[in-house]
Amino acid sequence: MNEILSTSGLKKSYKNTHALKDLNISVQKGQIYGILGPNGSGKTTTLGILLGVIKPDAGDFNWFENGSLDENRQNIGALLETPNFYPYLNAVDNLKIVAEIKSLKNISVRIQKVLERVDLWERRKTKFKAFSLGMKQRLAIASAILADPEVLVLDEPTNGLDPQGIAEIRSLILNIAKEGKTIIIASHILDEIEKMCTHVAILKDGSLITEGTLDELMLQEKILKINADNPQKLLDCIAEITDINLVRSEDDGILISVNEKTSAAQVNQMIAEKGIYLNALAVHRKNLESTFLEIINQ
Ligand SMILES: Nc1ncnc2c1ncn2[C@@H]1O[C@H](COP(=O)(O)OP(=O)(O)OP(=O)(O)O)[C@@H](O)[C@H]1O
Repeated sequence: MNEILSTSGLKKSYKNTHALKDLNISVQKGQIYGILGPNGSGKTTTLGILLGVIKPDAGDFNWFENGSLDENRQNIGALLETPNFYPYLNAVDNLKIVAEIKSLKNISVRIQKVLERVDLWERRKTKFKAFSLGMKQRLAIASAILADPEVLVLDEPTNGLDPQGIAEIRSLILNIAKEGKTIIIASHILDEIEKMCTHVAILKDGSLITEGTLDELMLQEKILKINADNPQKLLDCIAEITDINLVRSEDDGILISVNEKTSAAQVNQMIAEKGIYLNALAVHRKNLESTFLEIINQ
């Protein structure tokens, strides 16, 4: 079994808002699948539907190639929002309640294992209310993996955390993925998705704009930074060359995009043929942010 999740034509509206319009995605085993989109693009609605909390108006979804959610529930760990643990209970006692709700066996062994996993075993006797936000989030992940699910679904897992907390959650997620688990993670933080995910779906206004591996999304074109003694003349010249697109002007040069197969030497030649000689030309690594901004501005 390789397909962990597929959706087909998922739709959801709230009065006049089309939160989700015809969503089709597919997640394979072992992927860290990022659902990326600006605020209001439909990420939480998508996860809510996949976890059975929100009912879609139309469409279907299929977990583990065997259908409806209920029979698969134990195999999906979820973190949808900052969880409500009991403030006056410690980490172990909070997880005992979760284990009982989920009718799990070998509770003590499981709890020790997950608390060690999220680096909270030393703090197991600390009351939840005394935890930092990062520790609370780690306890939530411990709770989500308590039943040892095949898939972990996370909605904005680093929201509100400081840089150290973000780094801890990121390395925890990457380590869980290394154990062969599949992770689906919604975020509006590009850097987050870029550092963690193997695959990305970009949503805008409830529609899937693009889906693919990080490399596929980032390497469709190459970004170069160029300059000349007269930047204005260079800008005019670029406007005349159809194979070169202007990305933006910066203080120290002009960012252009060209087809991935176009070499820097070819770019130099195209511009020289117009009588302009470059005094700088460097490949500017494209990151997900530039891809994302280009895609959502289309
Ligand atoms: N219960 C609701 N009632 C009315 N409108 C809603 C409701 N839930 C979501 N929406 C609207 O549906 C759209 C998609 O919302 P959703 O929360 O899924 O987006 P999101 O990408 O998760 O955004 P964010 O990053 O802000 O959480 C938004 O326009 C939102 O205002």
